[in-house]
Amino acid sequence: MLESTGANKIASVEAGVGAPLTTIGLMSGTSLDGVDAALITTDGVRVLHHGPALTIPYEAPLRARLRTILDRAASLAPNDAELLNAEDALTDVHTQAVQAVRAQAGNIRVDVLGLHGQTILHAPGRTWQIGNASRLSAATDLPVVHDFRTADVQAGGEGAPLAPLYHAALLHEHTVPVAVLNIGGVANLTLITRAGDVLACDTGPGNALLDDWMFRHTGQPCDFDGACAASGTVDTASLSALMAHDFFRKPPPKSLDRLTFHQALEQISSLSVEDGAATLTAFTAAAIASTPLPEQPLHWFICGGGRRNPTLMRMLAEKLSGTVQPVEALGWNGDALEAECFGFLAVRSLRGLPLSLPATTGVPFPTPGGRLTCGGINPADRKL
Ligand SMILES: Nc1ncnc2c1ncn2[C@@H]1O[C@H](COP(=O)(O)OP(=O)(O)OP(=O)(O)O)[C@@H](O)[C@H]1O
Ligand SMILES: CC(=O)N[C@H]1[C@@H]2OC[C@@H](O2)[C@@H](O)[C@@H]1O[C@H](C)C(=O)O
Repeated sequence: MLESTGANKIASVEAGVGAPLTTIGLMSGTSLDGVDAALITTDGVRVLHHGPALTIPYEAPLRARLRTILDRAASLAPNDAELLNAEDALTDVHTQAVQAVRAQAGNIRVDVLGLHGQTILHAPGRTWQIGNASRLSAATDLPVVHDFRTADVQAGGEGAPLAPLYHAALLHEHTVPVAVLNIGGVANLTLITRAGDVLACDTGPGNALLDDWMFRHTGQPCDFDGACAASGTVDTASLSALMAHDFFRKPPPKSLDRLTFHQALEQISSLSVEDGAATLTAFTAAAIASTPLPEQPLHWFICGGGRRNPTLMRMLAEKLSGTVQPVEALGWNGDALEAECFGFLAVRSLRGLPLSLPATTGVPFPTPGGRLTCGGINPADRKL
């Protein structure tokens, strides 16, 4: 069960931390679909302005290179030539994304970038995101905050999820208990309790397993609009076997690697493509609904690509108590939220504010994080 203590609150102690900064956050998620970029203005506590947001999809060859690296990450040396070449190509997509957002924003002044990078490995005690902050800083002439997860891991936390403090900042006036559920490659949730504590964890698979299943059987990158799953039947025996995974016996906070459930595809290999899609969709929903929470949210707001899958949304609405709606019901952009989050966390990092709390990552105390790279820029000139 997630615990609730004073260390898990954020809002009241941080008011008036400094002048607002304009930041572009950059996120390349576990779905390996591309780089999301979003501009916001924030003081690291509240968001004062949401600017343009966009995605630059990976070209198929880069996606394939990243997938190979991800599959080999546990045995890769940090100076592996293929890894470094792919990292440069990945960084250049980030540069394009920054340039495109700046152009859409009318080339207003940007103070800092928040570079999450592409996670290629996430295991207890070790988290690895690639993306070259110096190269990005030099190409954009902007300071870059990056390496957001290491400090948390070094302090004994899971290193993920990090979006909860951003969700909490956006929800500060909302009726509680309320949850934000991100269904990306992996799924993670944030709960704000009646007492205002911020609790979080990864819940299990998001879309990544279903994407892999569809690609393997149909060559399509995902189950578009949940159509394949809608025409299949959930295999309850397979679903029970999938839910027997050790991850579901661990109490939150807890986090996942994209490959944690990779055996699932073999476990359901005898099913038809439709029944397999239905079963994997039900797996994502069941994993979310079985997460032990101290309070049941009155409202669930869904972000990430999973909210575009009506079959998954229907299964969630059947399993969860409380309303289930896309975050657009709050006026948020559910495709940009994670990118915005890493802009927000970049500003928090510059100000020494925590990025994680005991009940969001299991870290023993509220923990700041991130590193600043200026690629030749004198930070004193930037008045950060
Ligand atoms: N129309 C759609 N129908 C069904 N699924 C969709 C649709 N659009 C997007 N998706 C799913 O959303 C996924 C992308 O989600 P998202 O961009 O949130 O992932 P991510 O940011 O890479 O993940 P993470 O949050 O794990 O880092 C796609 O891979 C696909 O499975
Ligand atoms: C290690 C890593 O990159 N984790 C991602 C992944 O994608 C979703 C889920 O697993 C979450 O834990 C996290 O991303 C979001 C942005 C987070 O840190 O909140």
